[in-house]
Amino acid sequence: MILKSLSLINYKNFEAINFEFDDKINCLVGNNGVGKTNILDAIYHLSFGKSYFNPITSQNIKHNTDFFVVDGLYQKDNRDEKVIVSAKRGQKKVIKRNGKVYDTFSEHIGFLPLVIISPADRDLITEGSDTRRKFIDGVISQSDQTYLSILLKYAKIVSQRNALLKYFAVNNTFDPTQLDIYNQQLNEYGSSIHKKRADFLEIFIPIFIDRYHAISSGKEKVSLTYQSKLSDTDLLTLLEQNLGKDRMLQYTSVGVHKDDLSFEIEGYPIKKFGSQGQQKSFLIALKLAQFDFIKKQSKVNPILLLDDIFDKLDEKRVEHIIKLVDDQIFGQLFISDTHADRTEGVVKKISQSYKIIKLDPTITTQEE
Ligand SMILES: Nc1ncnc2c1ncn2[C@@H]1O[C@H](COP(=O)(O)OP(=O)(O)OP(=O)(O)O)[C@@H](O)[C@H]1O
Repeated sequence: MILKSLSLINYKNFEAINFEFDDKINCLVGNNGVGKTNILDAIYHLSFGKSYFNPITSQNIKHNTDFFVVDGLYQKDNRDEKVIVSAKRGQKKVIKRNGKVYDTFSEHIGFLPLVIISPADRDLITEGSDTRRKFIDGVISQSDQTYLSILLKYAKIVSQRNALLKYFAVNNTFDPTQLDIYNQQLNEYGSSIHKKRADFLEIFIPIFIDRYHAISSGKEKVSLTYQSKLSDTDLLTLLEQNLGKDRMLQYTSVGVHKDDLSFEIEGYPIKKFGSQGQQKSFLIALKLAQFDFIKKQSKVNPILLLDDIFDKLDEKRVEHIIKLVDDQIFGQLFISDTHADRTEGVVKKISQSYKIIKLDPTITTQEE
């Protein structure tokens, strides 16, 4: 699968701009703030219908304008596929494929497989469990069409159950039969989500460990484990056990919406005990394992976006990654860096074609 061209209208700092891409390696180079990451994010938008960096749609529209359009032309299975994401202030975002509007975004997820490696990934280590749940959910939904809709149904029941708990508390009343309907539904969807996450991690963890050792020079032992109360007890029992607590808190305190992943090095949390380099290797290994997994499941070579590539990797590791393109492990690659020479120095060493796209503030406001 290849992104052949991209055009942006009023997307972040770009007013109107077109890009033609190389089938293999595309290097976006230019000074800080010129819009390199915004271009990668536009490509991310085409795959996921949202920004990787800023979930608030209106903030992705260029200041003082009313709408944005991100338009990509792909070649997939020898067919041209035109995907357009557009948003107008105050209205719902629209995704179209070959002129047809999708009824739901989840139908589109997985159609254009993509993996992004960015400095923002550090949130996976530093932030709360929701960031790590989003990561695994994102990977699974790219290869399992039903997963996202089950997750959405589960989330809806949790919020309905929370509203009921609040109602009971405010009105000083209680009706276990009403709660029981929600418990049954949560149990059904929650068990399915738990199983899909556990099955996914069983395949994913060994790939991750292999990737970590391939990119890090150290021999340290790293681990990634799934933490879910549902691994030991079914959700119905857990909901019953936590009923008193939930009534007091007025929300559902147990379920797959509380699952987490623990990241450890030599048995200790990497957040506290991993060096900067070990943390970066850990994150890259996670993303490369994501790439391997999606490629295997979808049988399509995902697009790989490497944002600010030298932030995470020294030149030797960048070479290691770029070489994977040479070995046909990767398909199309988009790299952003501030230094044209440094990037070109690495990519010209391999036998694949590449394109250096130089950005400067003047081309953000004109047709190329
Ligand atoms: N909604 C918006 N409207 C206009 N400009 C925006 C909007 N959102 C972001 N920008 C601008 O986009 C620019 C940042 O672009 P981006 O993050 O892509 O830069 P970059 O080239 O990747 O920089 P760096 O090398 O520092 O990572 C900033 O100048 C910012 O003000």
